[in-house]
Amino acid sequence: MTRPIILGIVGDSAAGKTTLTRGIAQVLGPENVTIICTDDYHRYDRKQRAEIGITALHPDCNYLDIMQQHLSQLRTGQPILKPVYSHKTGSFEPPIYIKPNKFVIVEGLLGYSTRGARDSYDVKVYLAPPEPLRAKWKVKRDTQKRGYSEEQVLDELTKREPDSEQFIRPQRQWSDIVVSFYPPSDDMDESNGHLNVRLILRPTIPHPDFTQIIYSGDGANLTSAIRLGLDRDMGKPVDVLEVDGHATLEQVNKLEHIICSDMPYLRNICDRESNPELGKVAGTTGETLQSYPLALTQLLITYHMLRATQNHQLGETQVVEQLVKI
Ligand SMILES: Nc1ncnc2c1ncn2[C@@H]1O[C@H](COP(=O)(O)OP(=O)(O)OP(=O)(O)O)[C@@H](O)[C@H]1O
Ligand SMILES: O=C(CO)[C@H](O)[C@H](O)COP(=O)(O)O
Repeated sequence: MTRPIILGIVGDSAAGKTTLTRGIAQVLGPENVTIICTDDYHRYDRKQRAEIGITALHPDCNYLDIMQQHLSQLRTGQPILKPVYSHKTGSFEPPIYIKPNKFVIVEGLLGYSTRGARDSYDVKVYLAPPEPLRAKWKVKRDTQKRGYSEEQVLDELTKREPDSEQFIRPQRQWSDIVVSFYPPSDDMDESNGHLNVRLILRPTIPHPDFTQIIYSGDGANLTSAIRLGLDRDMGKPVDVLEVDGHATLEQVNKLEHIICSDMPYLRNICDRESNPELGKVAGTTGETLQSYPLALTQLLITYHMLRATQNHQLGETQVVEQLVKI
């Protein structure tokens, strides 16, 4: 029996989880995707958190056991009755019935904090923008969308820092891909369309073979707008792929070709003329974001979702073949 393929997107508040989730859902086809935001599993509403003096980042502030139960149910294709937390009002609303589609994207603060939850994902992504950029994004989003003043957001960020350090950032170690959008060093005051991306690729899942870009004759790898290298992340060896916001269409096309060539469904998506939406996505404050680094990130993650689908289907076929033999 087929089951949904589950993608995790974890990171601190305003790290860009919802924005990336929307972009990937667009590529996979919104009708094929169920999106779960784990903020809905908060144990206390905004007023209660303030009274108790606990932040939303603390595991005790969330029903992680129920979140984990729901993840297991979704993984086997079963429906869930999901709680609903409204960021508009800071309180809970009636739960909703959710039946998973072909793909499920689970995005939130503490998605990898328990072993059981981690075991539920097929692909795990962690978002890690530089802290000053995240703070800037959080101030803008929370003042425009969640009814906070700038002062309140900055105060909240300070209060949350110990929990960010203790509970959120360590989850990076469990991810297959760490995504960091960052402003070019000579332009800290970034303009949204021109952020670079640094993709840390762990060998926990097989990535497309990007080594060909080093030998593609684009000039020295270090000075190119697209760079591939080896590094360590949290003590473990990783590949690092960096794409600058000012990379040309020709340079980006080469990378996209590597990602798309062995995935038939992706080939149609990679064709920019028939898919002008690639790399374009609505941020949570209503602005339209479009960038090649974002497009590549969306494509790479989609590639892994489709690969996981293929692997799962192959596994199912093998099980059926074994049963037929018996
Ligand atoms: N790749 C990006 N490029 C430019 N701006 C971005 C990007 N990702 C996010 N942002 C900006 O950051 C804001 C916050 O992002 P988003 O709402 O996606 O974060 P989040 O991780 O889902 O936050 P939370 O967990 O608090 O709900 C967006 O409204 C957008 O303005
Ligand atoms: O860290 C967050 C993730 O979105 C939020 O601040 C948390 O979910 C609480 O929401 P709100 O601030 O709207 O009460």
